[in-house]
Amino acid sequence: MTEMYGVDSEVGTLRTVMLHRPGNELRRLTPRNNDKLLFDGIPWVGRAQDEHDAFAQVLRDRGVEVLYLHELLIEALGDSTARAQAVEGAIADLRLGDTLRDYLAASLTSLDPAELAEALMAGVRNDEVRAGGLVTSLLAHEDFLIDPLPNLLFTRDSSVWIRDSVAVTSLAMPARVRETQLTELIYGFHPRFAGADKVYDHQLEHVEGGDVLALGPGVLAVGVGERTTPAGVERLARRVFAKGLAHTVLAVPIAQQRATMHLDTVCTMVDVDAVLMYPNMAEEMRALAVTTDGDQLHVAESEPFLVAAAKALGIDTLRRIDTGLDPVTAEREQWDDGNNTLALAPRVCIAYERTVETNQRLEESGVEVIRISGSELGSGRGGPRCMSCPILRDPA
Ligand SMILES: NC(=[NH2+])NCCC[C@H](N)C(=O)O
Repeated sequence: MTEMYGVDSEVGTLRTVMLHRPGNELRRLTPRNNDKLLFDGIPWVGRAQDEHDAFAQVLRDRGVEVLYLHELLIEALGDSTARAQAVEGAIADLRLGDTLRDYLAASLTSLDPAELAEALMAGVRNDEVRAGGLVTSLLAHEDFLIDPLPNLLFTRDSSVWIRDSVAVTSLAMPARVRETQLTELIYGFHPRFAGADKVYDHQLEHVEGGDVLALGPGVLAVGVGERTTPAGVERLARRVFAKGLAHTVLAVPIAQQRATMHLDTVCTMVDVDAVLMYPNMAEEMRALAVTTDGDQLHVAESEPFLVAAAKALGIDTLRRIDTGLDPVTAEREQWDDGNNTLALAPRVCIAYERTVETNQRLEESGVEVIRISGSELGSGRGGPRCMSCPILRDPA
């Protein structure tokens, strides 16, 4: 049987990827809620969709199968147990109270899979229901009873494949917590993933996919900071070791800032032995190598990241390519996701066109750069890597 899923590096030829085409959930963003919903601006939705379609087309043109999260979700919701689980998850919020919860349970249960998927993604606003009762009267018109999920766009974060097992992640920010209820439904109920092994779930300690880099077979680097907690990386290490999915997990502390919320905002792989890095942080980046004897976890002394990574991979050095040229350009291009490239194969990657200097540097280092426009997509602070969840890659 040909393989349907499996990812053991960042750079092996990409075969299948899951994307999410931005939809009505983005139309929920206003200047009053965008900060809470983790967007730095109010995107022009139609243009964001055009940009996203162009991104998907680049992938298809290179022979990559593109799966859409919303289509997988609708198909998964064809199962009645999945629908019941979806409704239960959506109305669990303690802000609702019994009257509203009962009302929403009944109305969501009456929806068909496509309508239910839409409610789960775009949310439900107080003025869109006629529930009656105390809570709905006291809430503002524009309050959400079910929050919209504009960050679904960043499919990298809500699940990650580690070899042939899938980790449904556990997102730290309140605005994103419910996303993994949806990926849990997809991997739990979609026939395509029926045989897939699950290595993590959304009720465990926080781990976000943007922090998880498969540096090479058996070696994961996991950013620890705003999103993946120390306890999260420890739990993930235990789980991947128990299943024999990795022999080393490098825990990489990263600065707690908006611009560097995930490890993939400061470093991504572009070849089996080359990494694109944010120079303003590269020198100070260190890693703790975690291994196991089959029973206990062993944690090594902290070392410079590139040294620890090369050791774990069993190679002499990891080549470093820097974002930008001078510190200011680097800072600007890092903010614009210059680091957040998606490798389609060794030395071939997709990047935003606006990160001009970084793209030039990649080309000078022998990496082919396929440029896409992201003026609207970028307002959510995520680039090509964040917007993609690789499901199948060839061994690098
Ligand atoms: N893997 C990533 N770098 N994802 C970027 C996620 C951006 C999103 N707005 C957030 O703040 O969560």
